[in-house]
Amino acid sequence: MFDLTDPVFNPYASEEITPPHTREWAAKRKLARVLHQLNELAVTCNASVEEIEARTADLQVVADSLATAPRCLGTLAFVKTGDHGNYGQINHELNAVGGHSNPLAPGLNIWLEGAVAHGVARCHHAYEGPPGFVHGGYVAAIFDQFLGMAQIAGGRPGMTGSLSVRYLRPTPLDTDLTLRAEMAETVGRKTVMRGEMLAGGKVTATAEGLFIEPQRPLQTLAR
Ligand SMILES: CCCCCCCCCCCCCCCC(=O)SCCNC(=O)CCNC(=O)[C@H](O)C(C)(C)COP(=O)(O)OP(=O)(O)OC[C@H]1O[C@@H](n2cnc3c(N)ncnc32)[C@H](O)[C@@H]1OP(=O)(O)O
Repeated sequence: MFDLTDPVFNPYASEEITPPHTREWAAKRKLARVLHQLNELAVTCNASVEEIEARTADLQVVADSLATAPRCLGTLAFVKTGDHGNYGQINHELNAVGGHSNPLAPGLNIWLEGAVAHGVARCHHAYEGPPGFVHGGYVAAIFDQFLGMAQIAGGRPGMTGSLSVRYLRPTPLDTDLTLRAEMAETVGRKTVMRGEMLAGGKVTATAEGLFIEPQRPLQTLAR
């Protein structure tokens, strides 16, 4: 069972973003921040073609250099080395939606207070769908991750079986989005979570997710 009160195992115990637990993750968070900024600049900058070509060549040198280093393909590969932390810590860094060391992650901070999950997300212009607003697929991805973490408090964490999002009004870019979720129902291996997303105090979307504990418990991933 996950010990949700253990800040070492559970990096989601506090509203504060848990600091990186090693120098490696501190360095990777810095790398991710630069790349996250570059993602935004790639879709917003209006520099000259010459400037863009020159900077792209610079970046290619950096990418080619990093590509020569050893690699771990996926969170479990990092867990297995024994040198990078436990699964909870590594997921906290690498997760596709909320990972602090993942430049693709829009920026989602989650904390759990008992059975209630809280969160703050913020999407820059690389996540644009309708003009000026967040792409609906990213709204769904944020809910998937957010409800998925919230259901851990139920003690039988599962994978998303289904996710339904109701888009009530467009979700703005570059705005703090607050999230809240609670368990609605749990029957055997199935847990239903419900949550909402707000911008400026107004609900922009609600979601319901069904999470199913697989035959082989997810907890075994953490060991
Ligand atoms: C604290 C720090 C620690 C960190 C540590 C974190 C650890 C963990 C956190 C996880 C946080 C995840 C946050 C991201 C969430 C994703 O993004 S997960 C990725 C997206 N989801 C997937 O890829 C899931 C793919 N599907 C599967 O693997 C399997 O179909 C499932 C969902 C595990 C179910 O497989 P199964 O266990 O073999 O299920 P099965 O026995 O056939 O059915 C069980 C029951 O569920 C029903 N069911 C099965 N599938 C479905 C479905 N899709 N829809 C509706 N009902 C279904 C069945 O009808 C059955 O119902 P009953 O007959 O019991 O009434």
